[in-house]
Amino acid sequence: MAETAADSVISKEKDYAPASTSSTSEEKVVSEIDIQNLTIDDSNKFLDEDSNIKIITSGDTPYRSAFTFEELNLSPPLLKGLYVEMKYQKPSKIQAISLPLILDPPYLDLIAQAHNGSGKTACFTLGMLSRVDPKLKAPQALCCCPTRELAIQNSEVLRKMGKYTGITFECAIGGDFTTETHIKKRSPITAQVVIGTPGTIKRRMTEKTLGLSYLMMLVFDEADHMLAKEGFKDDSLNMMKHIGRVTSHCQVLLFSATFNESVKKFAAKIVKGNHNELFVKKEELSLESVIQYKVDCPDELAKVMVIKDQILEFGERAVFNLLCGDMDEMIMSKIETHFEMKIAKVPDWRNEEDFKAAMRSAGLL
Ligand SMILES: Nc1ncnc2c1ncn2[C@@H]1O[C@H](COP(=O)(O)OP(=O)(O)OP(=O)(O)O)[C@@H](O)[C@H]1O
Repeated sequence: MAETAADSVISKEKDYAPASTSSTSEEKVVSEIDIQNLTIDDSNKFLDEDSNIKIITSGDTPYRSAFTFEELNLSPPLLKGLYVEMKYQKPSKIQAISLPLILDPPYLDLIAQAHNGSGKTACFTLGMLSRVDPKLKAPQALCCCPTRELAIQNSEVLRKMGKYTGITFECAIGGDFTTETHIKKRSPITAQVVIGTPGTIKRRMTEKTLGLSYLMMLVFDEADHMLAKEGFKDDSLNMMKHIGRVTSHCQVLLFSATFNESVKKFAAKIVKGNHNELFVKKEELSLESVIQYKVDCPDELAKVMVIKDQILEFGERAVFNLLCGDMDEMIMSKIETHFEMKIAKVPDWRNEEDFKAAMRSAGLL
């Protein structure tokens, strides 16, 4: 989420309410979109005037929305994971639109943009869990994330959602700072879903310890970072090249909250010609289960206080990486003393050595 030092947006989960219920928060602006009435025009491109959801389907994609998870033909163990572990009742709007595009043959590539908190993670996690064959003990789905934190977070969602499916996963993030995410560097990955960061995934591909023969789905989360020149464009292309050499049947899913024009053009180039696209205007498709508040914070200290008092107050287990490259040392130490918390200062948080050193110095590693 793009944030300035002065703004902080807090998302807080509440019990999921069906999409048709009205907003419970004054701050929340949810415009109701009647997906059922969306129609497809001759050119397979349509934009609902009110909703600003733009869906471009390829010629052979019949457009449909799923209003229940049952309509998606998910396996009973997967449905159990959704209802019992995730406590979801029905697909969010982005899920209702994108899941049929992902799960229906001929499994076309998809570029999907929807804002943070709209339920994108569940879209591709469900996609991976649904398409993987639990009997085939080999990597079948790969999810690339720009940061370790995101890879760990996505693995946790997959673990919970897939709890009853028996589908195995591995978090390939390099390093070994937690036992859960430890990678056996030399032994081939046998997990059916692999979620990781570009450096490690690329290394595993080059080492040939990540088999690609059965790969049927490649997901780029935060695809804008994954494809940006100043992000992981080269790594992403390299990974796609590796995969392209082994299989031509790998469905590519690009999910992001933002796509700037050049990344969007590049994304359209790297997916196969016949693909689907889904773009949602920023304010649309809010999940009813997430309330967003915007809090004006005059300075860094105020921001931390908001996090401490407003978020930790809810008693949720949360890990904060304060990416405070510019934060004044004195303010940092004041915050540490005042709140009895450890802050890791990471000069370049994508750099493994910097990250480890900062974690070590904060006593977190
Ligand atoms: N169908 C659903 N019913 C209820 N809650 C849901 C549903 N789908 C997702 N959620 C919950 O809503 C929250 C936001 O979902 P998710 O993380 O998938 O959104 P996102 O678009 O990936 O956000 P971000 O871009 O910030 O990662 C999560 O707590 C998730 O568990």
